[in-house]
Amino acid sequence: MRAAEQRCFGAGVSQSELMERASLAVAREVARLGAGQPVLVLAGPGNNGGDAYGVARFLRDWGHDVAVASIGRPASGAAAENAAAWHDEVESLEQVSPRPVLVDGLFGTGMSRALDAPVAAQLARLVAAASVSVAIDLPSGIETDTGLDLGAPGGITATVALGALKPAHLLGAGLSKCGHVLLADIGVEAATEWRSIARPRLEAPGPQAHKYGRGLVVVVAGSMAGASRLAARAALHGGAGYVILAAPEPASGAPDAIVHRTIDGRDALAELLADPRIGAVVIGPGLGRDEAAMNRLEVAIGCERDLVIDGDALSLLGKTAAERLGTRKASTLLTPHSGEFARMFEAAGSKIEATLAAAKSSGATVIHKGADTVIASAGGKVVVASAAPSWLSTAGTGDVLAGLVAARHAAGGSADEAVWLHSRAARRAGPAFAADDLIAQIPAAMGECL
Ligand SMILES: NC(=O)C1=CN([C@@H]2O[C@H](COP(=O)(O)OP(=O)(O)OC[C@H]3O[C@@H](n4cnc5c(N)ncnc54)[C@H](O)[C@@H]3O)[C@@H](O)[C@H]2O)[C@@H](O)CC1
Ligand SMILES: Nc1ncnc2c1ncn2[C@@H]1O[C@H](COP(=O)(O)OP(=O)(O)O)[C@@H](O)[C@H]1O
Ligand SMILES: [K+]
Repeated sequence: MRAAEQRCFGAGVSQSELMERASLAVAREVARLGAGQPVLVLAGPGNNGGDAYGVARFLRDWGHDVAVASIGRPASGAAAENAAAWHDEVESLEQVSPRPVLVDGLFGTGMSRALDAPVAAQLARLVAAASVSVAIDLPSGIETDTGLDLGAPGGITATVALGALKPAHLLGAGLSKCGHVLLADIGVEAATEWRSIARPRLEAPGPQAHKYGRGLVVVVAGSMAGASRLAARAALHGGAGYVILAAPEPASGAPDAIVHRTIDGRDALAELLADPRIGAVVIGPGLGRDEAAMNRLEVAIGCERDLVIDGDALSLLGKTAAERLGTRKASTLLTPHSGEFARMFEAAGSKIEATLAAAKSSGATVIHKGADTVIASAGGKVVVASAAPSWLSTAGTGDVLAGLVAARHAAGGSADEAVWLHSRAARRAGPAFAADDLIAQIPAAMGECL
């Protein structure tokens, strides 16, 4: 955003013009959401405060009842001009009384340390007492690049992101503390390869489609049969044309469409995985962590097929992941939750930066799961899938994702598609679903993308 802002200045737009656009965009939303009730605008010492004085001015000019309270007055630049242009009273933050509509313009992207405790407490009180609260750019107390909570209040109704979403609108505590995120176009073009997820477009199979062309997925099972069955069933309902469940012991189980193969030993698995028709192999769900599991993982890593690595297989790889996967010629997709991620990679910086670094070091596409799932490719592409239903926090939903990732990949699609479908299926499944119910919703979620 800072670079984009500089380009904007370079093109002849002044700082005060940009701030005026920001103030106007926020004031419009406050007028809309506040519906004529008395407004309290909180203004901080930087440009976020500068925006806030502008918001107060617009609202007052439009006839609203507006009070302003501040901590520290902006010292220079457009923010100071906006503060000077507010001729009415400015109360102190400590002493101001709550009003039904609150505008938080204390701190935005300049948050560099935790809010002082009395400031955080008073802000929380004012937000709690208001019926509508709108944050300018970010709630005060959320770190822009990480979404880390530096003392932000809960219960903000809406956040007006200025110019572009920042990572904190999608990651970490920012996810719940921003409330509804509204994006305001202020004429700043932020050039970035980072995207938030969108509904994918899928194609129904064409008239020439056949089962192998639709995608052949092999799921390598281990000691916990249920997990690999979930992955296999998810692959089938995620659009794969053919699904083989390769298990160490003779197995069966619904649906009958899954082809069961008994694989006992390295050679048998290597032979199965030599089939060039295979579009993706899944290993990890229910694999176990014993010697037999390690043997299977080694065969899978050594094969020339595209590979989805999940669960136990990620833990078996641990810190050797980057080194062992870096030499693979076929594609690798990793689906760690944050615990598995920490076992494999350094978790430095924001979730986006850490995931991107992991993808670059391993050459894999890394799908770093959670309420804020980050998908990064070795080539530098980042997609953030935010606000998945929290009912997903139940055993087996990760196995379902692994199967879905394999199915979409084998069909020539992307990991983004799989993550979107997973989240959408969860939304359709409603509250307190089991992983099995999630699978049942995948076809309908796909139907929304046709
Ligand atoms: N990037 C853009 O394109 C635009 C940005 N604008 C606004 O500018 C904001 C960023 O402004 P600034 O960079 O001035 O930053 P802020 O206004 O967020 O913060 C200002 C100051 O607060 C201090 N500070 C940080 N954490 C603190 C803490 N915990 N306690 C006390 N003081 C603390 C900092 O040292 C900094 O000087 C954006 O969020 C947005 O609201 C808009 O005015 C217009 C366009
Ligand atoms: N609180 C949450 N909110 C949204 N999604 C979640 C939450 N907790 C977990 N998930 C999602 O649920 C899935 C859980 O995967 P994982 O932890 O591997 O489970 P398992 O190994 O039991 O299958 C992931 O897709 C993850 O993103
Ligand atoms: K703010």
